[in-house]
Amino acid sequence: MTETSLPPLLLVGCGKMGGAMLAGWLERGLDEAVVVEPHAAAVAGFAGRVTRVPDPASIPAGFRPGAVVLAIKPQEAAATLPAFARLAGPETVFLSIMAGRAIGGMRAALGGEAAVIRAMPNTPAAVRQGFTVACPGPGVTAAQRALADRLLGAIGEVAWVEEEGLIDPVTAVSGGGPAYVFLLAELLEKAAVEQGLPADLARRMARATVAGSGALLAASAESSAQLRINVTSPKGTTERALAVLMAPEAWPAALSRAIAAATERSRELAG
Ligand SMILES: NC(=O)C1=CN([C@@H]2O[C@H](COP(=O)(O)OP(=O)(O)OC[C@H]3O[C@@H](n4cnc5c(N)ncnc54)[C@H](O)[C@@H]3O)[C@@H](O)[C@H]2O)C=CC1
Ligand SMILES: O=C(O)[C@@H]1CCC=N1
Repeated sequence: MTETSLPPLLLVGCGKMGGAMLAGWLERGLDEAVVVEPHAAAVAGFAGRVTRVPDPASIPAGFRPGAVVLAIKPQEAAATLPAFARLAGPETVFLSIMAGRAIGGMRAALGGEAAVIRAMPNTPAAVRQGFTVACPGPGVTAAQRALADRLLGAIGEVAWVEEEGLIDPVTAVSGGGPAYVFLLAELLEKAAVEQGLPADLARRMARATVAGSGALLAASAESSAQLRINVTSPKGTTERALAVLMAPEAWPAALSRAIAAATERSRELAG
């Protein structure tokens, strides 16, 4: 394995997020993956490129993954994790993307000594434009951390925190963030139709406006506030719209409440 190649992976759960990461890793040249996924349909899009097994007992004997990516629902962790304890060892790091599941509980379920990294990615990983924040658990070696960094870096940007509690607000902001942006596209489309635009034009406009603004944000050195100001002509149309959206009780308060609620839910999921 070279410095930049990806290690053999075991993906546990190939749903929306596990599938998005797998798509990004395959695009980046991952050449060996076993996927534990009870629903064959979830892996249909990756046929011929990965090996699917329905349960941990069916993992090919001798398969030694560099990383085991835990992408099942948090509520399934307690029942599912103990079957993977036999894979724990210096050659293997567990990378959990489950919202709320704490490192201590996962280590206990994996036999007590497993190297566990808790990470929070987001679905733009499917097009290798994700953002993941990761936190290493006790006993994670520099090599295991470097391997996780390489894996996560293959599907977007990566940041590391040493304090596990920070993953809860990260989950609220960047983990769920794409949903808020997609909601904006939905609402923009609906409002366009309300103003008399044809439905297909409204849909194209809303998608292209959100996608184009994201691309400009990514490419620009200017702050997001300055990019907003650049659109807002004095006494013009945008100013009228922003007076509605930026009223203290409107978007500023709603988004603060939304992020606080999601952060709290992430803490609750820790059990
Ligand atoms: N959807 C998202 O945008 C994000 C999700 N996450 C986390 O990723 C995890 C998965 O979320 P989603 O992909 O949205 O859910 P999902 O429901 O789409 O995927 C879960 C998958 O796990 C499979 N599964 C169920 N039991 C299993 C078992 N015992 N062994 C192996 N596979 C099993 C299911 O068939 C399903 O395909 C959750 O813990 C969530 O908190 C994290 C960041 C973002
Ligand atoms: O909604 C959830 O619980 C997961 C975590 C962040 C995005 N999806």
